[in-house]
Amino acid sequence: MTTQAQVIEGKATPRGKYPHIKRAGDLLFVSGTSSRRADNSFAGVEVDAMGTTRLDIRAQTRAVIENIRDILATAGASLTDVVEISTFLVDMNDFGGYNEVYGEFFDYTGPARTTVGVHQLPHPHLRIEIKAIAYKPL
Ligand SMILES: N/C(=C\C=C\C(=O)O)C(=O)O
Repeated sequence: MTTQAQVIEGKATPRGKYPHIKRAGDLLFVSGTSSRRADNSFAGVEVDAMGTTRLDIRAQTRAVIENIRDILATAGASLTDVVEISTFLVDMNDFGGYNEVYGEFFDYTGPARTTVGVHQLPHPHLRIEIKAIAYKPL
């Protein structure tokens, strides 16, 4: 079986020793992905001069899915190849906004999905992280 791991230039550098994406045979595994940009800023985060923080689940969800789309593209795959999605939310009150944006990208023919609430994600500004598995034979 072919395995190949890739850290992608131009995407947010992994904050641990893992690749953005790993191929195992016909499957592509995308590591847990956030709305973090290559410059380590976050989509869906605004902090004003007073330090007041506004975290936007819709903007974060869109950025996460677009990041996954970009990561898959480096392996010649697209969102239509995704067969499973696992989503981690820090607050289930975000479920509605997340679901709304999710539905812009996927429908009932899309990937199997599991959404769970977690205590924390790897940065206090993150509301959502998603990992994905795609089926893309070589
Ligand atoms: N996948 C992980 C973190 C992702 C963080 C990010 O994309 O900002 C991990 O630590 O396993």
